[in-house]
Amino acid sequence: MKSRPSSGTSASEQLLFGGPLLYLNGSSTHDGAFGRLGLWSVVRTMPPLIRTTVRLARGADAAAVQLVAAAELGRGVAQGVGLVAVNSALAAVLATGDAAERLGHALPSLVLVAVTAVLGAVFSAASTYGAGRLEPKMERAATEQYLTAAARVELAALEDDRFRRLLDTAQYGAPAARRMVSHGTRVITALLSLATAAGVLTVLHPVLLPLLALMVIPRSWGTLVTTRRRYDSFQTWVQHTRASRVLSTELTAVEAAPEIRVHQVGPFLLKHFRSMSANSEAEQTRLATLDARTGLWVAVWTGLAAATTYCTLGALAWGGAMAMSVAGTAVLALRTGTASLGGMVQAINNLYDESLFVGDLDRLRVEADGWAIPAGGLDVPRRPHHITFDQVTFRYPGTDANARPTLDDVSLGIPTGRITALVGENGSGKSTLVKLLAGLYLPDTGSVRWDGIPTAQADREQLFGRIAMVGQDFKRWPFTARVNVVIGDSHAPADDRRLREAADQAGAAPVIQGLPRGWATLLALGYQGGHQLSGGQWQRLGIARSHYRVAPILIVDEPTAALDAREEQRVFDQIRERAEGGQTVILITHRMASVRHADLVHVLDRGRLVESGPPGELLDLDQGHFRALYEIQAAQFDRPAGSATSASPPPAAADHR
Ligand SMILES: Nc1ncnc2c1ncn2[C@@H]1O[C@H](COP(=O)(O)OP(=O)(O)OP(=O)(O)O)[C@@H](O)[C@H]1O
Repeated sequence: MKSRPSSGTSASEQLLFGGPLLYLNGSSTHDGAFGRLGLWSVVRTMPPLIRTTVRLARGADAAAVQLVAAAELGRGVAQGVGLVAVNSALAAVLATGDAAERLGHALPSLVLVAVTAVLGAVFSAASTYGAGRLEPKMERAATEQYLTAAARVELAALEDDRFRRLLDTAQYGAPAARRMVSHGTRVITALLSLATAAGVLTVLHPVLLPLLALMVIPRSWGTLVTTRRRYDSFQTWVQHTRASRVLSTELTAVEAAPEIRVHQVGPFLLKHFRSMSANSEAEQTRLATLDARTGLWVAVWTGLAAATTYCTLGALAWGGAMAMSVAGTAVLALRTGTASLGGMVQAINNLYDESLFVGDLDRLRVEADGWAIPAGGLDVPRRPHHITFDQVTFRYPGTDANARPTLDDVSLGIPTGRITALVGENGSGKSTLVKLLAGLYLPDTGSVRWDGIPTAQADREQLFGRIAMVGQDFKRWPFTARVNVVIGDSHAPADDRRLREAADQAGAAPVIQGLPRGWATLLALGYQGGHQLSGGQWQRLGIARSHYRVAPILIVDEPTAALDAREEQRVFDQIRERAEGGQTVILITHRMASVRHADLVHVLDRGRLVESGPPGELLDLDQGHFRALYEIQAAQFDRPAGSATSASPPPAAADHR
């Protein structure tokens, strides 16, 4: 596979992805923003971002923040006092007179130099300790802020493009907050060091400050040039790196493994991986060459600047315009001032890039307030008697306002203590209807009422507490089998008796017996002791979870899709028993034979309610939707021509005819 050595899309990417592999969510929009904006724009826009981070840090561990700030300040002061002490020690030593007498005069200053050196080390250690203590707490606080924001918003927020994008970028906020501590400390250290050196040099002689600038400029320029170049390259090449990563992820994924082997896809993917990597490596080599060249230029200019500086100092001291002691101290101050500068521009760059992600985290917090599920509301009865939909119209957030609504003027009733089945073709709105019933979405117009209380005004926590749900895509938690069931009622302490009962009712007991560690078996592949269940086994566990959760309303969406015929029958018998015990069951299923268990059937067609009634009555309707759907399935049970008996419908048909 020939790949183009340019920055464009390689032939492999063109073939595999149809072009460059760009993120939709813009999670890398901030990367390298410093290089894009330049130093001064960054310095101007940074203060609010830093304030956000400091607020986060103070919330995590205020004492540690104070410790780091005080230690850094102390270190700067110690450095400044140390330099002044060096100057007076040198002045005393280089003065005229008896050597012992000069040394005696220099002694207090020398002691001060030693004391400031020790203090500097102590402050440095204190700063390291404070930063080390702060970092994990800061990451934890930021992660908590992120997870809390994600968990407390309406479901609609998670489907809103803008909120979703913010959620994607803000996930980098927590590690960024952690890293900001060390970048921030490095910047403060460097700035204080530079300020101390500049202050001391200004006091010593007016010519010294320009000399410091002369030595500092080449290195700063070098770092800026390298950073900007790396940013430009990153923007172009990150997509290629991403494309290679997709290939390596796919090559090692468990789900892809059977097909990779049987269809022998491995060599094909490897060939393209190699081709994409070659492009990437060529770019890295180009960058390394340019960086080396810039480094050389910086070294030459820094060398010339240093030579000019030291020659000037020498000339001033030689000509008597500057005392030898001042020249000596100046050399030290210049070295101190320039030493930490190398990393400072880079640290500001990193600090800025990270602060943008922390800024996103803060924006997420504010946005989540707007999307939050309201706390409190009207009390929801413990055992509601009637749930009604009254002229409900609903469109999913972000869908075209002119398109047909997902639910269109739906009015229906759901009696309690009965089985109500929702029937309709794919996409007719059945799952959406139960999500509105459960208060996961609110109607655009009309109302869903529980004993007269609209879900929009109900206390949603109470509402959720009245529902047990087994969705089509119920959550398969990567936890133990036991937790996968008791998580149905995670507020209460786990109860073994209830667990066993729920498992028996759902037919999950034999599944558990077959697991290597029984209830303690981890249901996640890729981990030691992890075990994979079949679709039907998972479904039994999902049903057990809904039984474990004691709730007056049970919503089951295709509960038997992955179950064998015998198990399906058992599950419906259980559901029937539950309804007879007073539980309200809302059943969504495509298996018409299963609908005979229902007391009431609502038929949806493209978001509209088209029929309602007991299954027997609906089957008697000529040209009815329900009857048509039923007959399509019944026809599949027809025996082939020439068999002993004529066409026989599924059991439910026999019941109603
Ligand atoms: N989260 C969503 N955002 C936008 N549109 C959605 C969303 N979920 C479902 N839809 C759309 O709403 C319509 C109804 O979907 P719904 O899942 O309620 O149908 P259903 O009757 O349960 O279908 P199925 O029998 O296939 O499960 C479909 O056109 C679907 O594409």
